Amino acid sequence: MNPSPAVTAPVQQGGVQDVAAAARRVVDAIVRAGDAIAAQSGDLATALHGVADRIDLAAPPLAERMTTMWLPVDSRLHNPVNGLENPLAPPLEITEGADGDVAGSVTLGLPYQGPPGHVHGGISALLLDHVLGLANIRAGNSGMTARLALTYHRPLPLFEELSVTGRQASVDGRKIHATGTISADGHVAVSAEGLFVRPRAEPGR
Ligand SMILES: CCCCC/C=C\C/C=C\C/C=C\C/C=C\CCCC(=O)SCCNC(=O)CCNC(=O)[C@H](O)C(C)(C)COP(=O)(O)OP(=O)(O)OC[C@H]1O[C@@H](n2cnc3c(N)ncnc32)[C@H](O)[C@@H]1OP(=O)(O)O
Repeated sequence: MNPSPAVTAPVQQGGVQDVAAAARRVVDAIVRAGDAIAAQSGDLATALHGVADRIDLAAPPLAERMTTMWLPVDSRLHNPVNGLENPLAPPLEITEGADGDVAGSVTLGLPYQGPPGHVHGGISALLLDHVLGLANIRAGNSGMTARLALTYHRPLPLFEELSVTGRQASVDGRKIHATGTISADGHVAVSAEGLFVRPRAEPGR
């Protein structure tokens, strides 16, 4: 039987997800404004440090957080790709296909820019690594990324909805192969082939 663990977390309003969304908005606004905020930079930096100080005061010790964030295993909330509680996550919106495949949708703005008007290649790698990893989790056989080969077929545009797909291709003992794509406007812009290896011992143990 396919265990197909859920790889998405519920959207919550009024909680940490709202704070993360506001932080993403700040990052986007800073990159968009550029030099236009130079004259207010002192005030703005002080205000933002004030917010960070307030959050830091509430935070538990790092070691405690490092433990509790994995109990129960719920990286669905804090991972840097679709984790709604992580401001670094774009966030990618994941859909779990009935066949075990994973699809994602995201529109990226200026903070993710590489070539003018287009997505930084490392961000494509981030999205694909994650979605291939999720497809493996869904398929019930997952591992650490050992090799990720990307082919950049065409530049990936900012400000347009992107579709990310991932599927497990084959399993050979501890070695797991998965493939995926990122498309814009129905055209594949980036494709990936990944080798994932189930470690002999769980990482961190
Ligand atoms: C459990 C349910 C949880 C449910 C959770 C639900 C939702 C979760 C939601 C979100 C989850 C969030 C994240 C998950 C999604 C994505 C995760 C992203 C993945 C990563 O971001 S992960 C970080 C980057 N990743 C690393 O940090 C790996 C560093 N690395 C190592 O830790 C080791 O390197 C390792 C373990 C890879 C292998 O170590 P090892 O000792 O086990 O392997 P060993 O040497 O025994 O090799 C065995 C066979 O693999 C072949 N092989 C090995 N490596 C190869 C290579 N590079 N190229 C070609 N072949 C290779 C050998 O050639 C041999 O092949 P053969 O058997 O044929 O000889």
